[in-house]
Amino acid sequence: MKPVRARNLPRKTPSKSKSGSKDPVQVYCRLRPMQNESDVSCMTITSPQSIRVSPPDSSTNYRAGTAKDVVYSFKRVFDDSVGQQEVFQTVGLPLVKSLIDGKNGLLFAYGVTGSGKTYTMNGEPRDGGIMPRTLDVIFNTIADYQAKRYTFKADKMNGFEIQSDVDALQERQQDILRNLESRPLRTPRKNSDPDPEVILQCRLPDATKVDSICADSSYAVFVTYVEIYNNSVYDLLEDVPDDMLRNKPLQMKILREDASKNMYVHGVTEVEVQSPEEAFKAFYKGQRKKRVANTMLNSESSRSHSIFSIRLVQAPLDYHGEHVIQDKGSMVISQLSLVDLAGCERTSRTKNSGQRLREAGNINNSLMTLRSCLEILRENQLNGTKQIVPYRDSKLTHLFKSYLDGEGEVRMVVCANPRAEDYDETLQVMKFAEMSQEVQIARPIVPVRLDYGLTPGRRKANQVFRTAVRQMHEDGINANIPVDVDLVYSLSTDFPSMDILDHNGSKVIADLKVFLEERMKHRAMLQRDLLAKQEQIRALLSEVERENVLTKQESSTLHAQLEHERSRIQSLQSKMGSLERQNSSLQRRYDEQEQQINLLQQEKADLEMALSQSAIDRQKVKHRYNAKVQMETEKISHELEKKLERDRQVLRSQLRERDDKIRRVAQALKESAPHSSSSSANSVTNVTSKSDGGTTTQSSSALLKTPGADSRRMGLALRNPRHRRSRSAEGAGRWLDHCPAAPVPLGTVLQPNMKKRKSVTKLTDVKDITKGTERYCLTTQEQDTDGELETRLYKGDIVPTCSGGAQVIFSDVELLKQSSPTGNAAGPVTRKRSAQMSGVDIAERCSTAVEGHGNKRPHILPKP
Ligand SMILES: Nc1ncnc2c1ncn2[C@@H]1O[C@H](COP(=O)(O)OP(=O)(O)OP(=O)(O)O)[C@@H](O)[C@H]1O
Repeated sequence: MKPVRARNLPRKTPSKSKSGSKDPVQVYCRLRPMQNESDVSCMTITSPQSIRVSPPDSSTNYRAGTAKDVVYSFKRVFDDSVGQQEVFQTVGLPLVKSLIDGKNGLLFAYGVTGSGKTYTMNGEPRDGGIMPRTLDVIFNTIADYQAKRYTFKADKMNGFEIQSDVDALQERQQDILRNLESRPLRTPRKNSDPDPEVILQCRLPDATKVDSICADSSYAVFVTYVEIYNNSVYDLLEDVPDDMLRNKPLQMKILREDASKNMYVHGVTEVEVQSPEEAFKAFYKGQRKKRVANTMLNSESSRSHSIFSIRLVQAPLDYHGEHVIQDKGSMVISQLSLVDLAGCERTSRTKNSGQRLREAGNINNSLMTLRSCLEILRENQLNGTKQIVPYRDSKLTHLFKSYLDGEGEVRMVVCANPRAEDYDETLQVMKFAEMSQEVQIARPIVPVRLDYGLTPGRRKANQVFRTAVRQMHEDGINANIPVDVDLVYSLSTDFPSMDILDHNGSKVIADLKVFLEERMKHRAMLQRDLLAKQEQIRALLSEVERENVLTKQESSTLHAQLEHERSRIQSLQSKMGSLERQNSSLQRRYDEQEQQINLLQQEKADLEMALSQSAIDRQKVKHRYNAKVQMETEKISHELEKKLERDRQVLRSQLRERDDKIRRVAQALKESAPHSSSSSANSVTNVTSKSDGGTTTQSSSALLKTPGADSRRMGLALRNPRHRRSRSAEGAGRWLDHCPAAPVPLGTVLQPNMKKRKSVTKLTDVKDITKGTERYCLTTQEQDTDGELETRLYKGDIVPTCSGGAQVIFSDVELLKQSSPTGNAAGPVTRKRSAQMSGVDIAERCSTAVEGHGNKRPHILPKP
């Protein structure tokens, strides 16, 4: 598809200022720092605008005797301490502002070789000069308003065309394909050349931004980089294969004049850049081809004039605020050329020869031409003469003819090395620079932007609208909303072509008439629409006003409610305060009580511990006591048994003696008195018969009488009423008789005497011992070592305890026991009285009783 060519429109094309207002070339002077401490300076800054140059002894003037101090004045003089940022803000930034406003500008650095021109223009990676900062500011400013790549396309005639979106897209795709298919042609890098990637990584961008941007236009930036070497123009951005560049130098370019009488390099490569980095890459690509040489005065001396041009193309957006209006006439193109001139040098100092000498000659020639052009221009302007300005004598002046002779803002930075050795050249430079300030250049034309009757701010409105539609899409709302902005944003379509083709222009007039009638109708329609919209807005406003009144009423009601609520909150807060105080005092009391409880609990725990300790002690004492009692009991019983055994022995021997005596007495009686023997025999017989009959007779009762004088005399104790009851069981109080379930009947005279008693076989109920009983008797029956039945009565006092129980303190052990008068030899236990037992045996056996009395020591009662 062919690019859209703009039709001729009834518009003001940029032309020379009618008023003829001009501005002088603005010249700034910058001193570079001295290299060596031993260097002598020949320059002194006398004010921010003036500098004094004093001739050193070595200078030609001094030798010629014409030496005198000369003071030069400039727009501003920068001393060697002024940094790149300040130089840019003063010199470069106004040119960038003009560029964005659509005005042309030219800045060139001029000075002796090694005076800091390249440093001022390009700077260093971390401290950029005017050129990188210019690019930074441009892109900072147009960042949000950049046109898509290939929207504008250079037409090779120093102009631009606007491509349709489709064409631009197609070119972008082709571009991508080209990049994929072939490796970009790389220009070989010299060892001394810095790596652009490294420089880009370490560079510090300038953050300055210009405000005067038109938000409803799209912008595109194009750069060209050319050098003028030996009075020939070369395109430094031309794509040349590596090997070709080594064998064959760059092609020379010719200068041409476009339709607007602007000079341009024909066929120059103009690169569209969309970021400062892209622009730097292009610059460094060209920089590698730039002719630089090591000379006596500068290790990297520029052997050519280099011109880095930035063209800014801007065009308004359509009524939707989205696409560039496809009208070439609406474009505004502005250009800023940054020129790093080669340094002027005296061959006597540089000691150049051969190629370097030829280069130097060409450099000096072109600079001389620049000087003479400006001088003649100045003279023409001052004296009104019309001398021909020799622009064509040098490519440099020829290229800038459109600035010097046309319009634009021209500025110059004169770089100077203040050391005495440079004095002679510096003086020439200063003279020229000061003279240049008197050259007047036509003020740059303010570009006329076509009035399409479009609403300002439409790009923003469109962006907001699109964002809203996108958001609605995301929210699932059908966002097919037509954008009816025609009536709002546009008066009508473009004007018809006004090229007058016939002699009276009737066709044009007729077309224009139709167009204007249409436009008037359109305007009338717009006015009607406007009125309708005004009505709508009025109605809307009255509605809003009504709502406003209602809202105010509501607001006052809410205010009253709010006040009421506030007072309620205050009273509640005061109540809450008093409650909190009460609460805190209660809390204090509670804490105190809790402390007391803790103390009491502690005391209780101590007491309980003491109690349990004493219980343990009591238990121990009891155990010890019981063990001692047991031991004593065993000891005593052992002793008693031993004694009993001895007594038995004694008794047996006594019995034997007595039996012998009786036998002898009986024998004697038998022999001496048969009556007495028969009565005596009767008496024995009676006893026997009585025993057999089980009844007690009168005669036998005599034998069983209470021991009296007879029985004592005879040593018999058959029945002693004093021994019928155990005296130890006597006493006041009620007894608790704890006896076995089925006791063996004692059948003895020795029975415990318990008048009041309560008998139990098992102690299961504690009340048995705690209620109504004062004394306790435990009866046990077991066999002794001889197999005899042995009845033991353990007696004690019941003592109530503090815990509501009772304890028994044993105080008496009574042992009731029968033993056979014949001893163990008589056979197994025989508790039955033998019928054949004689009265003497009975008396002997019953005379022995064992009793246990107080002090827990049982003892044997002596035979009465
Ligand atoms: N203001 C400055 N501050 C620090 N260094 C500077 C300054 N001006 C120049 N220099 C240094 O001086 C040296 C020469 O500067 P530069 O190459 O810019 O000179 P030039 O005028 O471009 O020379 P030529 O005409 O030979 O190309 C460089 O190393 C540069 O870094």
